[in-house]
Parts: sequence; structure tokens; C-alpha cells
Amino acid sequence: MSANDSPAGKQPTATYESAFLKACRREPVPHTPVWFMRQAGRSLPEYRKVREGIPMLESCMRPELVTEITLQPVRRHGVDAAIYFSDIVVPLKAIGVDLDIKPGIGPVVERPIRSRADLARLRDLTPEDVSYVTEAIGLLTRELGATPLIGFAGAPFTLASYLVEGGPSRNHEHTKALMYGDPHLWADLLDRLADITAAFLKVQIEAGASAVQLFDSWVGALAPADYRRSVMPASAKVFEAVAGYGVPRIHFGVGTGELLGLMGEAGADVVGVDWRVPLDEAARRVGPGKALQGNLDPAVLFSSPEAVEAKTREVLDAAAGLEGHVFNLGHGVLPTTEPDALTRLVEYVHTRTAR
Ligand SMILES: Cc1c2[nH]c(c1CCC(=O)O)Cc1[nH]c(c(CCC(=O)O)c1C)Cc1[nH]c(c(CCC(=O)O)c1C)Cc1[nH]c(c(C)c1CCC(=O)O)C2
Repeated sequence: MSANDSPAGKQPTATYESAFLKACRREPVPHTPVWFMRQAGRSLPEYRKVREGIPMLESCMRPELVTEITLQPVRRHGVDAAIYFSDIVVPLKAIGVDLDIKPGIGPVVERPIRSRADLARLRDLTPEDVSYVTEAIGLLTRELGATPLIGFAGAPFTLASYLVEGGPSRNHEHTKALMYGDPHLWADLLDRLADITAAFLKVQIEAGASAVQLFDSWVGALAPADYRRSVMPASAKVFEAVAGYGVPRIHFGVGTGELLGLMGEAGADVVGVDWRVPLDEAARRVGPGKALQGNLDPAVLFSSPEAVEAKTREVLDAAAGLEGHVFNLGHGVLPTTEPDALTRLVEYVHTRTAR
């Protein structure tokens, strides 16, 4: 079979047959695949070195730099997948939203979006707006060989929370005020963001990403009924828009124990789980027909190698009966994590699960 007739389009057969993509498809795997959210970034000295003096958003627009940063954790840790180096606010910046990523704070929006007039500032995203993404993914897929590349985007709720609050928020009060107080404007805002997010994921898949993850990091702030009514239609629209490509769609959020079933129902093939719900219980909540991803507490990596192994065994034991399991942390790598702890963790999961 040549590169072009593998079942998922243009990706090489070796990529299609990788442990990561097999686990996402709930097929038997030679070992449990591992990658880490935020595997590229401040925990790596080689990252800090190449980023020196370059603002975060600018670094996302330089294809050679994006390629180097994306490859760093693959080289160092031997993870089973790469995640495209970018940020959830990159597509918003690309359509002209006046935002920046402030070191130690996160995304900050100059003029928050809270009215119908504000909404008009969110225009459609075209592939030309993010031509550097297409270019970087072209470079990357050549370098990665059989290692799959995960594309990603922020989900409509999490993007809305930054746009409406104007920055990171603990309680999401302005966001919830809009959601409960002006449901029509809220629905239109989320629908707009769904179109932008879908367009951004399509660019990544068409350029060569083998899977996509939708980060709804802050949606755990909602009760299930509100999620179903006010958020799920927009997230479902994103998943539906990319369904035809046949690449696995991963759906992740933090503190989403009560939402896991709905997050699967929204259209995910793989549901990401944080460390608060054991994977066997998560599987009961998600139901059959979906793989799970997770879920070691990232803070565990600050304890002794023996303690890390013991906690990792707990995760693997809880995952033993699953149809498909992608090992990951329950949230992103913390910036002060010792890189060697991550390398050891990859080796441990691979050895322990070798079949
Ligand atoms: C909520 C969210 C954001 N960005 C992202 C999310 C969803 C994931 C999650 O829940 O953690 C997604 C993201 N952001 C970044 C990646 C890179 C890919 C990877 O996982 O390796 C990914 C997947 C790079 C980044 N994005 C950011 C950094 C740090 C900036 C730097 O290195 O200078 C990186 C490597 C900035 C950012 N951007 C955001 C935050 C909260 C921050 C941290 C602010 C800080 O502590 O400085 C918004």
C-alpha cells in the first residue's frame, strides 16, 4: 500500500498504524501509547533557550521555530505523538482580535466581547490567515516520520471565557452572566467560535495532522444541564465539521467528572479525563465505543520515582479493561517539572504495558 491509499488519506501507513492512532481507534496495541499535554514548553531547557527574547504569540507564527519546539519533547522523551506547538488563542489573534499572551498570566484581551456590536469583530478564519500553520505542519510531518502529529484548538466555551472575561478567570462571572442573561447573544457567540475553531482544525488536518484535540479546559465550571443546553451544540458543531476526515477527535477538559458522558456525546472518539475520576469509573460514565485518555495527576511527578511508578500503576490498572487507552497526564505538564521524570514515565508505561 502506498502512502496515499492508507485508510486515512494522505498520512503514511506507518503513521496510521502507530500505537497512538490504534489506541484512539480502540484497536489492539503493542504498548500503551503516551504523550503529555504541554509536553513542549517551559519544563524543557532547550525550549527556554530557543524562545529567549521571542514573545509567545510571535513564536507561534515562525514555522521553523514551531517545528523545532514541537520536535523537542519527541526527541527527548520518546513520546508516541507530537502536539503542534501553538496556543488556543492563535486563531483569534489571526482574525484580528486585540489580544496578547502575558508571561505567567496567560491570554489577555484588550477589549472584551460582551455585546452584539462586539460580536461583529469576530470574522471568519480563512486558511490564508494562518498560512504559517500550513507551512509548519508541512515541515513537521516530514521530520516526524511515523510519529503522529496532534492538531488542536480551544473549544467555544473556553475561548468565550477568555474573550468575555478579558483574561484568565477563577469564577467566570462575566461569561456566566452572558450565558444566563442573554442566551441568544451567547448562542450566537458560541456558534461564531465553533465556525472559527472548525476552520482552524481543518487547516491543521489538511496540512497533515493525524488527530485533533479540542481543549475545553474551563468547562468543568458548568453543571451538566447548562453544558447540554448552552455549550454542547457549539462543541458538537466543531466535531461534526471535521468528522469526514476520519482522524480521531479527542475532547478534554479539567474538573469535568460530571460532564464526561456529555463530552463523549458531543462527538468525540477519545475522551480526556483529569485525575479526579479513575479511568474505570470514567469508562462507565462515557459508555462504550470511545477510547479514554489520561490521567496521572501532573503534580505526582514532583514525588520520588517509586511514588510515580506506584501512582502510574494505579492508572494502568484502572485502564486495564478499557477498549482503548492513551496514557497522558490529567492536565498539562507543570512548568517546573523535572524533564527526566517525564522521560522515565514514558519508559515505565511502555515497559509495563508491552504485549
Ligand atoms: C487554557 C489554554 C491556553 N493554552 C492552551 C490551553 C488549553 C490547555 C490547558 O488547559 O492547559 C493550549 C496550549 N498552549 C500551548 C500548547 C502547546 C502544545 C503542547 O501541549 O505542548 C497548548 C496545547 C503553548 C503555551 N501557551 C502558553 C505557554 C507559556 C508561555 C511561554 O512559554 O512563554 C505555552 C508554552 C501561554 C498560555 N496560554 C494559555 C495559558 C493559560 C497560558 C499560560 C500562561 C503562563 O503561565 O505563562 C491558554
